[in-house]
Amino acid sequence: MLLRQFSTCSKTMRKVLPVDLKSKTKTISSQHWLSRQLSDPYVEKAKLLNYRCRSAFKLIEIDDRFKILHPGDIVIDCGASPGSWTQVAVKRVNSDGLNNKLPRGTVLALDKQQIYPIKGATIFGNMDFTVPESQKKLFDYLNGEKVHVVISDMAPNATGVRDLDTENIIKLCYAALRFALQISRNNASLLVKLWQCGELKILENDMARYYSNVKVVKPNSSRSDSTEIFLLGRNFKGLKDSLSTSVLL
Ligand SMILES: C[S@@+](CC[C@H](N)C(=O)[O-])C[C@H]1O[C@@H](n2cnc3c(N)ncnc32)[C@H](O)[C@@H]1O
Repeated sequence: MLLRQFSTCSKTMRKVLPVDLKSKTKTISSQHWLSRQLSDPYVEKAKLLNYRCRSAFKLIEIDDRFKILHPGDIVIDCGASPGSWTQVAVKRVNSDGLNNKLPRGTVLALDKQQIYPIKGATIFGNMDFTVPESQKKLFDYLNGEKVHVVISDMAPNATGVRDLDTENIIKLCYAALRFALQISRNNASLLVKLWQCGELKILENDMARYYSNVKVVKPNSSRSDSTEIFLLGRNFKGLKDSLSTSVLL
């Protein structure tokens, strides 16, 4: 019980705890993290398959089910560090490794943190996606070419204040949506990560104005005790065929 209480203790709650309790909290939550890592089959599988983290399996599951990544596609991965989604995207848009005869895809990976190089991907590290100049760099790189898929696993640093954290992740989702509307070709897909919250339905409705098919997805590899959820929009209608674009753009 004690373990449970401390392991769920947020950073904010820790701030008000006395010093000896703070270090106890830290120790217990590190122990909890460690035992969860050790018993997590996806952590082991990620190591075996050389993925940088277990998140890879979330994209793998979503793509196995909805087929959003195809050989030859141009993909933008927002919030890509350490890079497991980028690894998956590179494999899938180049089919088998990088050596076969199917068309070669393009994967642009960006993050406000550093991203260690990934063969087959173009890296934009230390780049805050919400800054207009960052997005301009991606537009410039593509030189007018429109993309097939935008994926965003971006998540803000948790403050421990639930409403603030929600507001921050929703802002990132809308930044990804606005960007996707401008850079996507017709029939493109957009995948964004957020947390279960009141704004989920609003975002889903906003996406449905631009994508013919919008689904809420919770892959099995997303921890069941996490409120993390994904919204997948498929079949981008193009801006001309969408309703009231001015609200978002
Ligand atoms: C859950 S991690 C992504 C994991 C990644 N999909 C993978 O599979 O390796 C979330 C990432 O979002 C990034 N992020 C958060 N806000 C961002 C922003 N404004 N611009 C760029 N990246 C951001 C964080 O730096 C962090 O690396």
